[in-house]
Amino acid sequence: MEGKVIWFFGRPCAGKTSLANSVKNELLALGVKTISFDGDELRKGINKDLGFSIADRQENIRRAAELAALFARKGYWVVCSFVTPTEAIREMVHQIIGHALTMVFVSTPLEVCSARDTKGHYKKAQAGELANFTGITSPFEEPRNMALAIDCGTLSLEEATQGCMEHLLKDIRD
Ligand SMILES: Nc1ncnc2c1ncn2[C@@H]1O[C@H](COP(=O)(O)OS(=O)(=O)O)[C@@H](OP(=O)(O)O)[C@H]1O
Ligand SMILES: Nc1ncnc2c1ncn2[C@@H]1O[C@H](COP(=O)(O)OP(=O)(O)O)[C@@H](O)[C@H]1O
Repeated sequence: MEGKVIWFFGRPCAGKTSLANSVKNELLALGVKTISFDGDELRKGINKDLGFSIADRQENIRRAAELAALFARKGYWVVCSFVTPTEAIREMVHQIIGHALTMVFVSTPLEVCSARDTKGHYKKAQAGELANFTGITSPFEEPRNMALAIDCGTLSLEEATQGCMEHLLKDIRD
């Protein structure tokens, strides 16, 4: 049976990794064969030759989407978390993965992400010390026509996970 790809995208510090891990754990608990890929993780190995220009982000996401599609064809549910900053890059993800794809926009606003700043990147970018940082010195395009957007600035991790799971399980029933 063909698997699925659930692709979380949003600004740095939006809560993508936390939500992806939580959804992965729910799926595993339901007995679904699940695997996850995260931007930070892939950039340490398979994508370590890439930086943060738009061209490098596009190549980063192309490789990630091809990997995800491959695993989905082998029956896995693949949970992905990447910034995926532009509509053109998101469209490429659709082209590569096709109907197995569910996109989830983690819509936590810039002010909340910037206040979280877990790695100090926002502070550096705002001080002019970090070029090409998403939302400050590199674009983050708000998506149009999102079926599923989850604000992890106002929802708890448990509420956000619940919202995702309801959507995914409804998808399976329909
Ligand atoms: N310049 C710049 N811009 C954006 N992000 C940066 C940058 N430099 C380092 N980082 C860290 O890299 C993580 C995002 O990597 P991604 O592979 O998800 O990005 S992308 O989809 O290719 O745009 C992102 O991690 P998350 O916070 O988990 O999103 C950042 O911590
Ligand atoms: N729903 C939430 N409510 C409150 N804080 C959250 C929530 N989701 C994530 N966080 C916190 O926000 C920070 C960034 O989360 P993370 O999952 O690393 O985001 P991203 O992968 O988008 O950079 C972490 O400190 C995390 O604990």
